[in-house]
Amino acid sequence: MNYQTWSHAYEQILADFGYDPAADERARDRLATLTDPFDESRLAAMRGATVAVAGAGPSLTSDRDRRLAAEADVVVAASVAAKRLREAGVAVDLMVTDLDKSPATARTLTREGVPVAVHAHGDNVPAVEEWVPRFDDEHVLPTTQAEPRGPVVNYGGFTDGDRGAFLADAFGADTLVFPGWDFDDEGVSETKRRKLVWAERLLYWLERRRDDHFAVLDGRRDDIASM
Ligand SMILES: Nc1ncnc2c1ncn2[C@@H]1O[C@H](COP(=O)(O)OP(=O)(O)OP(=O)(O)O)[C@@H](O)[C@H]1O
Ligand SMILES: Nc1nc2c(c(=O)[nH]1)N=C(CO)CN2
Repeated sequence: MNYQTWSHAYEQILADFGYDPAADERARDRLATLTDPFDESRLAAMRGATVAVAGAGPSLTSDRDRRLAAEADVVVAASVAAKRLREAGVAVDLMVTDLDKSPATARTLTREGVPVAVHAHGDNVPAVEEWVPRFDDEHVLPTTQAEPRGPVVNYGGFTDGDRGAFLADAFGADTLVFPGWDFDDEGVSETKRRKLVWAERLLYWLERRRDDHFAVLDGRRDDIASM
């Protein structure tokens, strides 16, 4: 997805959460000083593949969802989902994170040669400055939700999980499956709940753009505000 298309959603997100776009841009520019361009050919395995985009909801511990991840061609794991899947013996091919949680897992992955899409935004610059220099830069894919610049790219998406889905789409994934997604999880904070509402809305947007069918949205579409 190009930035112009993404900005339609981004402007609504900025308005809803009251984020300052200039702060997102400053974060992007800081991340740019800490990273080099990522070799995108390394994600070629996604083309035509079944990609599991794992969320960190409670259902990720279920046999069904673990299997969904283990049986996919490629596993993209959002934040804590990367840690949980590794602990369960499921290999992760790409971690997507804003370093809010599990930054040590992200560091371990880069040091093992597994790519990590590190997202900079207006509210995580201290984490970016603390952790990115400790990663193996060759395996860091720097991302922003603002306009892309230098090595820092934007495939679309807001929360770690839906950014993983937009990324898989950008790299030509054929089928997307969603283990570990629990939109109605009552164990999350109010802010997280609002972020999950956006994640759902963005997945629905992506589904329609791809003319696809994401089973994770079954029974929910009528109640999702369209964009
Ligand atoms: N019930 C759920 N609780 C948490 N995350 C969920 C849930 N369902 C789906 N997800 C997806 O899993 C991702 C990873 O969640 P996690 O709690 O590890 O990360 P986070 O760092 O708080 O995420 P973010 O910074 O994107 O809000 C979320 O970004 C979201 O896209
Ligand atoms: N400015 C800003 N951007 C974000 C934030 C956030 O807290 N602040 N959280 C995100 C996912 O949790 C993604 N993007």
